[in-house]
Amino acid sequence: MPTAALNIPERPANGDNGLSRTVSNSRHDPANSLSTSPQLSFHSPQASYAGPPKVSAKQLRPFQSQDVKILLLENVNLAGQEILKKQGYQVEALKSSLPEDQLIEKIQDVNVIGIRSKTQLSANVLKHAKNLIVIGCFCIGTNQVDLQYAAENGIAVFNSPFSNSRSVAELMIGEIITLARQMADRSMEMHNGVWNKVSNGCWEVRGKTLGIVGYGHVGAQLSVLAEAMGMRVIYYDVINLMGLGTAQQVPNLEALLSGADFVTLHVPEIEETKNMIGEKELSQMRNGAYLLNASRGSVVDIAALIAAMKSGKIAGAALDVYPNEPGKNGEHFNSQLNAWGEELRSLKNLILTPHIGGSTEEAQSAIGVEVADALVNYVNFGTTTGAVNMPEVTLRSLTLDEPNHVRVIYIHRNVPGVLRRVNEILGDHNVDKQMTDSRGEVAYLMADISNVNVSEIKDLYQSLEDLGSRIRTRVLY
Ligand SMILES: NC(=O)C1=CN([C@@H]2O[C@H](COP(=O)(O)OP(=O)(O)OC[C@H]3O[C@@H](n4cnc5c(N)ncnc54)[C@H](O)[C@@H]3O)[C@@H](O)[C@H]2O)C=CC1
Ligand SMILES: O=C(O)CCC(=O)C(=O)O
Repeated sequence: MPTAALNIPERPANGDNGLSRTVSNSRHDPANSLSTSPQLSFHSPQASYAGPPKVSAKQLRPFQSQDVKILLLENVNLAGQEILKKQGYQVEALKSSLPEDQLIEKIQDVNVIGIRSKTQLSANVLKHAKNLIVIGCFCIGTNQVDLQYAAENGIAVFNSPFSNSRSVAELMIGEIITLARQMADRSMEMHNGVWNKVSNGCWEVRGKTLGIVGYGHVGAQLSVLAEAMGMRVIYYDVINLMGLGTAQQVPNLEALLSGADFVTLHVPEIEETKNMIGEKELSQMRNGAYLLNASRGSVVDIAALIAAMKSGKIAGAALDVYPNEPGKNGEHFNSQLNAWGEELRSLKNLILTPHIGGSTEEAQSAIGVEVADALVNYVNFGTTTGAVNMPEVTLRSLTLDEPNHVRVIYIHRNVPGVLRRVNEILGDHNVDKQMTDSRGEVAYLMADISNVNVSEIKDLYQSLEDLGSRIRTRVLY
């Protein structure tokens, strides 16, 4: 498919390639949506966006849908893959992430890429992605993508903001008890044939204080579960948030560290959270306290944690995330990957998990559906609702009764005078509806215009492309 096929209209002159008139129903079956049985597929509660337009909506496509090339990395869930395949897109799904050189090679060809937390979509990678219009992060974190570069180059980014939050919170609960009872060590000893019945340094969690750093989707879920087990909950967050149940916000990190028996980290990876827990912060924690990190590897200075555990200051820790993580299953987690790898592995009462906080059947299928739906909505209709790096813009769907309508999407630099110039171009037609919004340097305009002949579409597209402010133009019909 030529580069511009997602932008330049290529349908036959009679406008009837069969694709633009069919309405695909890619939504999952709502009949199963409330099941909690592990035997049945689980679907998360409705996300805030509406999902693909329903039956009366006209399917907008300026391209043969089988020409849309999608690369999915890191074992994206089958539920998501199916939604994309049902659209007729060409989907290549790989189980692992790719090293940078292979990623650069592959990304040149694709219109859509789906990743999880491992794949790094840096500016250096994205500058090779000449055909890419949208990125789907099939996870919560979007720190692995250069969001600014993507926006400035007209590439929308979507994620799933909360579909795995519960899974992370449940893992934390399991780990809190496991640490308090030194269960991982006892289990390891038994696997090695050693009977070691001890109560020394083993505790109930009832009445202990859990300190949550970052009281967002994960932190708040965890708060409720911890209180149900009789724990007292305090939390620290950069914004003022109402505590659930009887949880109490504390004014600063030090107050949290000195007031908690268990400290658990649920902040995003940003500049301010880099090495947020280092030597100083560990020394502020209670003697014999526990540390859990399922946020990002960069949040904890692991060398400092090793020292604090060796000294006995920290009685146990659980780590799910690391500064450098292997690219695929079966790869080694050793000192070649992270300098302290072997030393870390030798510590007692330390739970090490391979970034599985969100890895449950329920979470992965819900994320698969949610992100795939957002990608379909963006590719076919230009809807940016839920995008993390673009203004959120949507228009009601065109209907089958509106045959000569086209939808114009114009992503442009947010500078004065653009709307006037765009509307001079669109003004030769009837602008039925229009919405525009900006986010920083980038603005997104969507307009539905009527009485457009197929033969005029190319000129319309070209006139918008010729404007100096243009980042990307798409015309859907
Ligand atoms: N281990 C895993 O598999 C998973 C890891 N995660 C990680 O967990 C992180 C948190 O997830 P959510 O709770 O869904 O995010 P969220 O965005 O709902 O909550 C994050 C909270 O951290 C707060 N925060 C930001 N900077 C802070 C700072 N410097 N100090 C204190 N609080 C700060 C925010 O105000 C917000 O309330 C994600 O960004 C992701 O990196 C998320 C899901 C799965
Ligand atoms: O499951 C994954 O690949 C990533 C989970 C995660 O860290 C996230 O959702 O941010």
